[in-house]
Amino acid sequence: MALDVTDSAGRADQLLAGLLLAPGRRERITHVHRAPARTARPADWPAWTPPVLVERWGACGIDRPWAHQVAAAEHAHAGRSVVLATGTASGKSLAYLLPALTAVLDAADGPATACPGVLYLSPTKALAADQLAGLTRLQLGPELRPACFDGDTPYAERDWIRSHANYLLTNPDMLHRTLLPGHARWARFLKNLSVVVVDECHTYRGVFGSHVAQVLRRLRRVCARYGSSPVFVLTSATVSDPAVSAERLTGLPVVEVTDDASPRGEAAFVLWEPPLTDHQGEGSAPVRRTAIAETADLLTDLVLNDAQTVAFVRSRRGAEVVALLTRDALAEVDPALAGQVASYRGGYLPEERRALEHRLRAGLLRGLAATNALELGIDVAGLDAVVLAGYPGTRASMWQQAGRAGRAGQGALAVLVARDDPLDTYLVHHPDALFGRPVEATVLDPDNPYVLAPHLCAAASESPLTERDLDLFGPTAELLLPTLEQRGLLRRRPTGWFWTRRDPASALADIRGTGGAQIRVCEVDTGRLLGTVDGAASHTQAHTGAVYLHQGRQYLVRSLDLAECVALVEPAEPDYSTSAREVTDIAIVDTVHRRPWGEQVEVCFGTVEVTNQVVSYLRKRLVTGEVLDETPLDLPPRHLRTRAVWWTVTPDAVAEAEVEIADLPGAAHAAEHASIGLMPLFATCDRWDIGGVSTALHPDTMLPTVFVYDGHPGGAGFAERGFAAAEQWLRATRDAIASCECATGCPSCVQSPKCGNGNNPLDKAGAVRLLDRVLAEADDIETDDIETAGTDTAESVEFAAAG
Ligand SMILES: Nc1ncnc2c1ncn2[C@@H]1O[C@H](COP(=O)(O)OP(=O)(O)OP(=O)(O)O)[C@@H](O)[C@H]1O
Repeated sequence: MALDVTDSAGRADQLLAGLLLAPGRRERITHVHRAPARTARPADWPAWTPPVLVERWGACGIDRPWAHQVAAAEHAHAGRSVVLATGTASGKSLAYLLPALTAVLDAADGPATACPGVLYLSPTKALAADQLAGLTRLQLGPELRPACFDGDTPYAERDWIRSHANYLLTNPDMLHRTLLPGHARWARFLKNLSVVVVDECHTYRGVFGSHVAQVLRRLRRVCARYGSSPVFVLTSATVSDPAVSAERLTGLPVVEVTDDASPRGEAAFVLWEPPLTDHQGEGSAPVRRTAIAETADLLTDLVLNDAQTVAFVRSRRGAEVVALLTRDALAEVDPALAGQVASYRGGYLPEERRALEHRLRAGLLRGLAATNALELGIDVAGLDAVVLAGYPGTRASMWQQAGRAGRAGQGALAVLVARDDPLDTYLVHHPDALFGRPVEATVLDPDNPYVLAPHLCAAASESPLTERDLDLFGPTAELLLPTLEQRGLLRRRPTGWFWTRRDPASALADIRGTGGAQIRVCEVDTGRLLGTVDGAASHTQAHTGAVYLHQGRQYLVRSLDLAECVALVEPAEPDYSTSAREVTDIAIVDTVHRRPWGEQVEVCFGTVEVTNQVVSYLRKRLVTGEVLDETPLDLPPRHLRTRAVWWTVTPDAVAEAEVEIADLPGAAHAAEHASIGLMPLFATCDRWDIGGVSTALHPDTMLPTVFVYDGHPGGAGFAERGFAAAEQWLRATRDAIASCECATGCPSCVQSPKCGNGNNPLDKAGAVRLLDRVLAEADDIETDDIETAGTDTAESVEFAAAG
């Protein structure tokens, strides 16, 4: 594309011009989106603001609040729960600190036992630590007693926190596992709880969000027991329908504030497509240069250009590799700079992460390759540029990551580097799908019986459940209670439902849905613990033969022992990466909704039983992506009862689409892969959160069928969104396949990185014709046309301790 950036003097354009100096770079840009600068709209401090706060914030350079900060603070001060949905770095912290600290300081002269308390919830420990540092800087004296309470808090400090803290910074996990089950020990704090801050509330989505919604209901119930009724303040830079989402999350009426009055520097957001290479992938398909290699090049150039840059990489492994390649490249030019580049991801020890955050803030690190563990709200000032190695899965996440650059009103550059997959390819060629559109709806289903059942047990163990509590937990609660009684988990007595066991009920709910026990990753010779991997992820990431990376060092997994929950690794220097392959079977348990599209096509939504097995892994050259070989694995199958969307098509329609019977498996398979790739455009999910199966004849439908299912027990709401937006979703799928420049299918359109059948068979042209036929009589779903057929799954719920 024609691009003239040289005559503009802005910082973003200077950096972009620097990137374009290398040959062949200009052609890789598919679009530049520009966000103009915005001037600030300040307001007066509310009359009720304690003078000490005005003075302390003034000392930090904040002379007047911005209008949106005052609007949100006034709502909270008046007792109305509020969600503040304004851009990254728009000062959302001050908006909740103002009413929260006012409540604490106003009561400072009263009795210590009645001092109002603030509960601050953040999805990550790092964000809570960042907030605590900000509170401490305000130096408000002994009236404010803030404390972080998370898994890293030493036991010796916990007693002090319970007895004295009046500003508790914690996370939903601690609330669920420690604070609520042990509420009697926290009675002082809960009785006086006046403000609950739910920071970065858009992160509470899918299964995790549904669990958090129930944890918040349990919190409200316990508070009511102690006589308190806290106001909720929620924040997010990237949530659509803020009030609706916040109401679903808290179960309370919530007002929204969305008019952003903070200043912003000019920003450029560049879409970037790596070139095709001469290498051949599976089935001799062309291979694009990897987003990892391309990102490492951009990070190198930006660091050389004196731009402090964070590269966001989707996988932990990818973050390590980008840091490694960047350091190598810088070492050739300026060895001192190589030492100023690092990687950051979950799974590092807390002290390692804190040290990296500190070096980044202090400007000692010039380049960082990070996973989204760094994404949320950590106040990193002065970032000049952000590179996104692959679309992070949602527009919400994309804006969060891009928003790390250009804080405090500077100009900034963001570059999205497309990975070799259908969604990324579609997006860099359809900028309208990214810019000028609201972020996607937060998918949340607190009524999912798999989610609700363990929280009902937990609530009963916190205080017996009564009829009056049922409203709080929603209509599914009443349906579930008889099942929980039958299973012997709850017992009904005249005064309510009681938890019957001695073990903690909260252990029934794995709120992060991490899929079972953590696997410890240990060095074989020294026994040193390097980190941990989730149980469910261990089959794909820590199988025997996998390449595992930690702090830039590579290891090979020598063995994975699922019974002992340990993977033994040894240091190694392979020049390849590994990717696991899995095969999947699916059976329909219950069809909840059916939607015919004419006579020949039907789209359905319901409950399915999925059997998944990792069967092999591929070795791929690190930088080129070339496939070296495939090695079989012997891992047990995993079973999952979940929700799926599926479509069927009759043999007549297949014939009308001019797809031969012999080509049907390849056409359906290609359509399935691409539709999984495109689903994140419609539901807030990641392609790894969902899976698919396609078959030319499914035993339950007796028709050619393509399924896409939620990869979480009980479902996560993604398949349901796919069903609701089926026409747009399948149309985008069809367009993504048709517009890919390859001849017969490649990773940018119909190949899938985790296909257990080696991406075979795949028929790209057949998929387009099949989808054209499927869509021929499609129309937008009207609720009235949806036939609700099945029963819900309340009776079939199974979870951890129920079996
Ligand atoms: N009214 C104001 N005037 C000037 N600076 C302000 C004002 N309010 C906040 N700031 C500054 O703006 C920066 C960003 O604030 P903060 O981190 O609270 O933003 P945020 O909206 O919470 O960001 P994120 O979306 O990353 O969580 C901070 O350095 C803060 O000191």
